[in-house]
Order: sequence, then structure tokens, then C-alpha cells
Amino acid sequence: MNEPLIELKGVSKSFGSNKVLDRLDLKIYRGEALGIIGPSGTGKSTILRLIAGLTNVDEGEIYVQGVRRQGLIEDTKDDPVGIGMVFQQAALFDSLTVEENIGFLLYQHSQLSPERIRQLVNKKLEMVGLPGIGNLYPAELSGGMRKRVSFARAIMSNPDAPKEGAEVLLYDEPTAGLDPIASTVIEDLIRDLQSMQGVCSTYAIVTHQESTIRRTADRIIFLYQGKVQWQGSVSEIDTTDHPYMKQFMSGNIDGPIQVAG
Ligand SMILES: Nc1ncnc2c1ncn2[C@@H]1O[C@H](COP(=O)(O)OP(=O)(O)OP(=O)(O)O)[C@@H](O)[C@H]1O
Repeated sequence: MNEPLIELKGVSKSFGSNKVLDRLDLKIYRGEALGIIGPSGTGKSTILRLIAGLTNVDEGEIYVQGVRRQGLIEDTKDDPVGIGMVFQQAALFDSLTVEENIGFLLYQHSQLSPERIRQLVNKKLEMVGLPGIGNLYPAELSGGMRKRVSFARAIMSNPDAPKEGAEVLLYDEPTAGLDPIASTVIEDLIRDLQSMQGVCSTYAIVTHQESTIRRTADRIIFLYQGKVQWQGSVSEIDTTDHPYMKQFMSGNIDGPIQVAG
């Protein structure tokens, strides 16, 4: 098989005495849509934050396109692959307009003219199905619209920079708190972005919503007690006899997974 785009080798991560990840191995291949599922507090978001370079491993290694990541993303000038992250909360600046939010990094760090940034922002807003809302403030948007704006921000790129935008997107519960129809819109958008040329063809998605698991992932890993306990394709969700998966997908209180609280 090809070299993985992202690889975690023997990664451990603790917060105080809480060992969240325990010698975890994980590979994400180019063009793959990986779903990460598991009970609350098992470290799914932590995996995304490690891949994004927002936090450091305690032990183990992270490779991005075969190159070992050293330190946090802010210390790494030339990560070989652009990695964008969409957070659970859209995490927009309330005092800035949609356009200023999406173009934030370019306004801060590029030499591009405001007019050029505005054009680029408008293009991204069209891609996420929200043309013409650049002048609105986050408070004027619905939750689903805010999520889409955060997608636009994650795929924003500087055409003058050597690489054209995020190649890998990390979605942390992108449909949490949305009604079923708004969730479908987001799920479709995730797949649409994947199929658009030049945008992120590879992504990892953390979600608790069953429709999102089924509609946005190709391969799924089930995380529990710091390790990948099961992995398979979406169709195998319904056929697996794995006790963790059967309990988790049925929502049964009784089973090998200890119920928190
Ligand atoms: N910065 C931090 N400081 C202390 N503890 C943390 C920190 N970040 C995460 N944790 C703890 O690590 C564990 C895993 O958190 P994480 O958010 O990765 O889990 P998760 O599987 O994404 O959970 P959920 O499904 O509830 O969102 C939790 O017990 C959490 O309290």
C-alpha cells in the first residue's frame, strides 16, 4: 500500500494522571475519509489536535507525509502538508464580519490587497453554499451557517504561498447540535469539498452522530481505553460482532464499555 499521509506511531498522551492515548497506532491514507468514533472522553478530539500540531505527544511519533513532526505547528515553518481544522464550536470572532473571519490569517500574515482577499473569501463562501454573506456578523447566522463559515475558513489559502491550501481537513463534531436536515447539508458539503479538485481530498472526522458516521466516513476506527479497538468500513458497522461496536452502535448500557458518570 502507499505511504500514509499521516501516521501516528506508538502515541501516548496524558493529562495529569489521566492517560488518554496509550501507544496508539493510526494511519490515514491520501484520499481517505476516516471516521473516528468512541465513547465520550476517549481522546478523539485529542487525536485531531495532535495531528493538527496544536498539542504535543508525550511519547511516540507523528509523521506527515513520511516526515516526522517536531514540536507544534506554530514552531514548524514548512509542514509538508496543509492541515485545516474545523472545530466543534465554529470558533468565529464575534466582533469580526464573516469576511474578516474567513480572511483573518491572510489579513494578518499576507501581502495580499484587501480587494484580493475579499475575492478569495467570496470564492470560498460560494464553495460552502453561502454567497454574499461576507458583511454579516456571526451572531446573525444560524448554527449551521456558522459551521459552514468555519469550513470556508479552514480551506482558505494564500495563492502566493507554495502550497495551495489545506490538503487534510480535520472535522471535530461538525454536525453536533444541528437538526437532521442541517446535518445533511453539512455532510453533503464535507463530501462535496472532498470531491472538489485542489481542496482537501483527505479528512478525519470525529462524530457521535450516526448519520454523519455513515455518510461521511469510508473507514471507521473505534477508540476506547487509549487504543484503536476496532476498524472497518461503514458497511461493516452492521455486520461486525465486535462487542464494543455492537454495544456502542446500539446504545446499550450493558456491555463491556463502562458507562461514564
Ligand atoms: N487540555 C486538557 N487538559 C486536561 N484534560 C484534558 C485536556 N484536553 C482533554 N482532556 C481530557 O482528555 C480526555 C479526552 O478528551 P477528548 O476531548 O479528546 O475526548 P473525546 O473523545 O473527543 O470526547 P467527546 O466525545 O466527549 O468530545 C478527557 O477526559 C478530557 O477531559
